[in-house]
Amino acid sequence: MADLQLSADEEMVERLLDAAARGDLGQVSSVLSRAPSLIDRTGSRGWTALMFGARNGHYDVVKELLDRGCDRFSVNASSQTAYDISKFWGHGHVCRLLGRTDAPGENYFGRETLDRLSARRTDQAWLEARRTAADTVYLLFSKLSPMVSTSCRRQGGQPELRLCRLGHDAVKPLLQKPSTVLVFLGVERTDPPSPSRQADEAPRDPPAWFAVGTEEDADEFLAGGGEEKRLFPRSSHRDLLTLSEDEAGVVAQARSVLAWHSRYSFCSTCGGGTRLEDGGYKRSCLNAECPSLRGVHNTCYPRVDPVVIMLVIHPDGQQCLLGRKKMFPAGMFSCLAGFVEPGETLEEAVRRETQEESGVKVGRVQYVSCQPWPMPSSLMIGCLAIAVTTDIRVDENEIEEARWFSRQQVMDSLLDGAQRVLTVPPRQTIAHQLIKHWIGMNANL
Ligand SMILES: NC(=O)c1ccc[n+]([C@@H]2O[C@H](COP(=O)([O-])OP(=O)(O)OC[C@H]3O[C@@H](n4cnc5c(N)ncnc54)[C@H](O)[C@@H]3O)[C@@H](O)[C@H]2O)c1
Ligand SMILES: [Mg+2]
Ligand SMILES: [Mg+2]
Ligand SMILES: [Mg+2]
Ligand SMILES: [Zn+2]
Repeated sequence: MADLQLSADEEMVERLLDAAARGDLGQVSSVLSRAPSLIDRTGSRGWTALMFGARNGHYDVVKELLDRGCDRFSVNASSQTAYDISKFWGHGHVCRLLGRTDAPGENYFGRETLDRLSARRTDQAWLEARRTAADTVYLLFSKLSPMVSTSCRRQGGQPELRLCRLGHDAVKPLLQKPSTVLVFLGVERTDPPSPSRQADEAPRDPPAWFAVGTEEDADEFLAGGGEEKRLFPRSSHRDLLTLSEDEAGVVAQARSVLAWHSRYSFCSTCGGGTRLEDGGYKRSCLNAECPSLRGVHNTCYPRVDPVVIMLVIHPDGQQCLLGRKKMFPAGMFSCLAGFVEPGETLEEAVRRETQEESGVKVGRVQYVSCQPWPMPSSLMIGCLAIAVTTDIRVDENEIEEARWFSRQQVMDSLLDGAQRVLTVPPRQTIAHQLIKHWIGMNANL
């Protein structure tokens, strides 16, 4: 009986994959209406219905599968997502559909959903009006942790955290405390005005967003959530990686600026007190004699720390260099990385950090993409680097082990259920995306 059931299931999967490959929307919908759990099932070489639809540019089928909640990130035996496949075959319309959460060059923490409107930061009257407007959104951070709720669950996965959006009334008492920090994040991006709008209608400002930061526990806010469970995640590194792509971008912006405020309360030129200006994007010294008040001083502005992160490719093109720090979970290897130093180009920082950490010398360096990393304010600059030597000698202060891994070993690490000699960091890290980029450069369909 069980065997019969299994083969009936398998037959349905075959029918689904075949219909997706042919672009038969009716058949895809009919199979999934009867057996929704088959949506992410795979056929030969790990291909899902989404991948077959994407391979042949079937927009309607891809849309239907996405609407029904399929996993757009799953990879086939060549470690390609449906997006990689549609990009390879030149189906731009399908790429755009799939690219919403996996666009080329876009990394987690990198999405800008707000227009920062930096010119408004000095407009006190405008800021004041936006602060009290009914549609204004406040994000609350306690000790740099955003207040989130866990009301819904991602399909078959871990709980999804969502940012709690508060109104002015809720945060008003907190805003009156002198130690609270308020940062203007921007306004929601809007579509162009519709042609039906009356010419005499005044254009309305889109909703503004602010971040409110406190060093207090702020636990009194956790009670007001009704059905949903509210919390300030304390292991922020891990928990921040479970936000949606849209919310991760705004958290990266807010958390880095708030982290700067929490660590730079005093003027670093004269040690005097400071005052917040420019919607939370500047701290000016209160000492009228301070040199920081004359000319341009980067001490007054939030900091961004550039970090190069590189996937070093073996001269044979078929292996890459990955290292592990002692603090990594067992078996995990990642790209080498390091802070850019003053007066250094990105290429030189890649060469220096690679040689310091692994002893390997690097020649050509190619930029791939970057990622804001708000722990607290790094900008990860992702590169591919071609090695000119292969002997490894690790800097044991920083790296426990570094090894050359073959393309197949790396591909297996990206596949569910494959035998693995290593694990790579999660998809939200640019390290993961660089590794996938290298695998995808040799499309093996
Ligand atoms: N998103 C990702 O995929 C990813 C992957 C790897 C590393 N990272 C991040 O990159 C950052 C840098 O990597 P690393 O630790 O290998 O760098 P690294 O190799 O330069 O070594 C770190 C050391 O550099 C010194 N340092 C120099 N400038 C610093 C600065 N501005 N801030 C802090 N320390 C500074 C400190 O002594 C620190 O211990 C880390 O904070 C890490 O969180 C992110
Ligand atoms: Mg390093
Ligand atoms: Mg280093
Ligand atoms: Mg360094
Ligand atoms: Zn000063």
